[in-house]
Amino acid sequence: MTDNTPQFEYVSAAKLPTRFGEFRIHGFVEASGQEHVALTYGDWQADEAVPIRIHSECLTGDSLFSTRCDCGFQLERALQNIVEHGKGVLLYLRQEGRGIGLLNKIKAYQLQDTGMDTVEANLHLGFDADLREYSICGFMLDTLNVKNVILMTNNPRKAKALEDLGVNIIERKPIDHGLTEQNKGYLKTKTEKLGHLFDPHLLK
Ligand SMILES: Nc1nc2c(ncn2[C@@H]2O[C@H](COP(=O)(O)OP(=O)(O)OP(=O)(O)O)[C@@H](O)[C@H]2O)c(=O)[nH]1
Ligand SMILES: [Zn+2]
Repeated sequence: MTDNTPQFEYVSAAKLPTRFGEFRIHGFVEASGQEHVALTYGDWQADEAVPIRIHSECLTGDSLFSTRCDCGFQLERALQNIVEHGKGVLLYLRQEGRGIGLLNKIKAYQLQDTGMDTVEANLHLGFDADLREYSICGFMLDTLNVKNVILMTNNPRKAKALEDLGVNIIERKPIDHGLTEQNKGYLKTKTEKLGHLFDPHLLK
């Protein structure tokens, strides 16, 4: 017997007024039950290059104002950029802690408090450095009629994952916003060990 459950499903959309402007929020779900959202702003033609941000959930940075990482700053800047550009998409993926989950991220933070870096902490807990998976992005962008993108990221793995899904990256825009004294070491590790393209001058 074959399983006919769709891998991904588009559920519903609604208005989402924000501090930056009025977006629409679109709900998606994976067959596993994992939920994700997309925020869209403005309109576009199917062949147009649309600015997008793919953002992995970071409860501490995105919602609790943490300065241990740059997530909250990047999220805010991405939404501002989209509004300034007049159109764009945020894919907000619920893969907290680079895919290890919130409570494991707190364990990883505890290990970082004792001297490990962000990669060493993941490995110490028995996880790969980055467990994220982007396959739903192809479905989300297809649903939202986006084929060509201007991708806001410093992470080449995200760009590669999108290309593998058949999305055309017309341009990559760095989003090196949110450097703090507390996250400098974390960003340096991401640059040295995870291949992030963060401007090295900023990390001196
Ligand atoms: N395991 C782990 N995850 C972390 C840590 N600090 C932040 N994160 C997670 O790292 C992820 C960062 O996601 P993004 O901002 O989308 O992506 P990125 O890989 O930094 O790439 P950019 O697009 O350049 O921002 C989020 O899921 C955070 O929860 C940490 O110390 N350990
Ligand atoms: Zn974060």
